[in-house]
Amino acid sequence: MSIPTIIVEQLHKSFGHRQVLDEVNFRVTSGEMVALIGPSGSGKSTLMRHLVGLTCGNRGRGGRVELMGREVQASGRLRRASRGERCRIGYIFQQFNLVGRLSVLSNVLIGRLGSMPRARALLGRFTEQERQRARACLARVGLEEMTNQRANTLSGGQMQRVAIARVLMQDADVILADEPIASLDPRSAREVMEILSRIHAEDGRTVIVTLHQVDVARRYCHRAIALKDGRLYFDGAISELTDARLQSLYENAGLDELRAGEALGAHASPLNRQSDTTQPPTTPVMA
Ligand SMILES: Nc1ncnc2c1ncn2[C@@H]1O[C@H](COP(=O)(O)OP(=O)(O)OP(=O)(O)O)[C@@H](O)[C@H]1O
Repeated sequence: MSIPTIIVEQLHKSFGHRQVLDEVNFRVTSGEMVALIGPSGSGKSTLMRHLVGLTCGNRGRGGRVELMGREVQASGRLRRASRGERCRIGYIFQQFNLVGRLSVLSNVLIGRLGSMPRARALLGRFTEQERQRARACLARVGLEEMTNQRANTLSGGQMQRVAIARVLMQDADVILADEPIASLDPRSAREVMEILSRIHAEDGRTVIVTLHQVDVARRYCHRAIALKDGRLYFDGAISELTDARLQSLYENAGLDELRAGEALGAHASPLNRQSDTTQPPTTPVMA
């Protein structure tokens, strides 16, 4: 039986009078790669922030989020996570969140801070073994030649690859990538998606990635969760996401949002690549 890595139940969130998440329910199984899609303002980033406990759902609505067996929040109250628990979740931001004045290698080593002894972490003393591992993580994202370069001299695509190496260094079981390609040119975007897809396939890590480009979601993810006006509009195998459903999902959005992914160009589809850890759902849920 597949064990859910992420459980979201009855999640509601309002900012003032504006309801941003409305009764959101879904489960993600260990080793899935899921695209979180939906028009701008539909609540994708807000939902991602709830998964890691950066934002809390409304009180008194009974909403609940569980990650790898640990309750992150329930009924609008956050549960405090231990350092070890926090390390198991890696977050990738649209704007990379690197320390610009530090070297590429130091930025990757930061991924280790949460799981090393506190005294050593405070002093930033890394062992040779940890440095070697950081270099190996950089090699996986194709940046082994850039270890000593300052992070603020990198291109956007390279910065995002360093951010992925940092998550690898952290050894996170679950990777939440919030619009990781939104600021990148098509080539860099393709490289970043290829790397995320490879990490998912080779390591069996669970990946949730928010995307504006439906074509990219189709190419790299087996399952899509779509939000529309804060409600779960679709949850199912990406092959079930027909053009008619997409049109209805994006009915008030610009065509650009739908078509932007085409700019990434055609190449071998990871949708055809079978990962034995991936179990897309068979029955889509439609709102
Ligand atoms: N801290 C906040 N305070 C008030 N409103 C907020 C806050 N965070 C998000 N919102 C609002 O919640 C709605 C959903 O925002 P969110 O960023 O989750 O959408 P999104 O689907 O990720 O959009 P985009 O694709 O454009 O990033 C928006 O209307 C946004 O203005």
